[in-house]
Amino acid sequence: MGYGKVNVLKDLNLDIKEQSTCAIIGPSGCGKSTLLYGIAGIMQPSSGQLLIHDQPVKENRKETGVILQHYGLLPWKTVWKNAALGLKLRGVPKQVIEEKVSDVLRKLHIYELRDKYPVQLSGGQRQRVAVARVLAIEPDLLLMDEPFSSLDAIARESLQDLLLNIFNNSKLTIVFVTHNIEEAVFLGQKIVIMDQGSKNISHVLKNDLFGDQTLRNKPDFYRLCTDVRHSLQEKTTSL
Ligand SMILES: Nc1ncnc2c1ncn2[C@@H]1O[C@H](COP(=O)(O)OP(=O)(O)OP(=O)(O)O)[C@@H](O)[C@H]1O
Repeated sequence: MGYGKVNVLKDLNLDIKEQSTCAIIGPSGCGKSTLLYGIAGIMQPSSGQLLIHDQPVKENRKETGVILQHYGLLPWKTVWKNAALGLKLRGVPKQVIEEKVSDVLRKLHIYELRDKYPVQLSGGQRQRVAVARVLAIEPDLLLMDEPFSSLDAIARESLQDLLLNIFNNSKLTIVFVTHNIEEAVFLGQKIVIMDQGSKNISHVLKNDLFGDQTLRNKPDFYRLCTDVRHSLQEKTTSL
């Protein structure tokens, strides 16, 4: 998969289990977003196949929810209207939209912000609106490209907690790209480490610690972070 004649990913083989989470981490420019675009159906592989439920991925798969790097909120629409957008585009009846949007805004603790515009919100609140918009469509697959990268450490951890909570309470598969090792270890049941040189995956770690809301307070968490760091450094220093 790549751009024009330039291949960014080559001979890549990855299996993601339904109702699991998968973190994709690697150096800048190694092709993490490209892989996510492929899973979203935004880009097509030049050879090989990308399958969801054994079907080739299509761009308009309506059960896939995508949050790209800059949230994609419409500045001229309120929180409510932004959150309702995905449902509206799918032609969902007004009454159902009312119910689903209220429900998801409450779940994400932003119901009281429903009449505000994106410019009036903090980064963390904006990100919650982006998450609300995607969750409102009840996706079976949630794809996120560096979802919390612009947030400070506290807001980031609070959204990570929220996402873990959402995952634990819904039948959802989550695949996300991150630069942050702690985020990959806290939220990734599978941690995929990509490498620029080979245009491929260098390591896949199974995260047995996944799912524990108190994980950040435990030494094992930092041990796994160190393992991920070593795997990343191994490739960088061998270049
Ligand atoms: N539209 C494009 N046209 C041509 N090349 C592109 C395009 N988008 C990305 N690339 C190239 O493809 C490679 C992979 O890009 P990609 O955005 O997937 O990397 P990434 O790992 O997500 O990077 P980052 O961590 O910096 O976001 C890079 O070398 C990049 O320059």
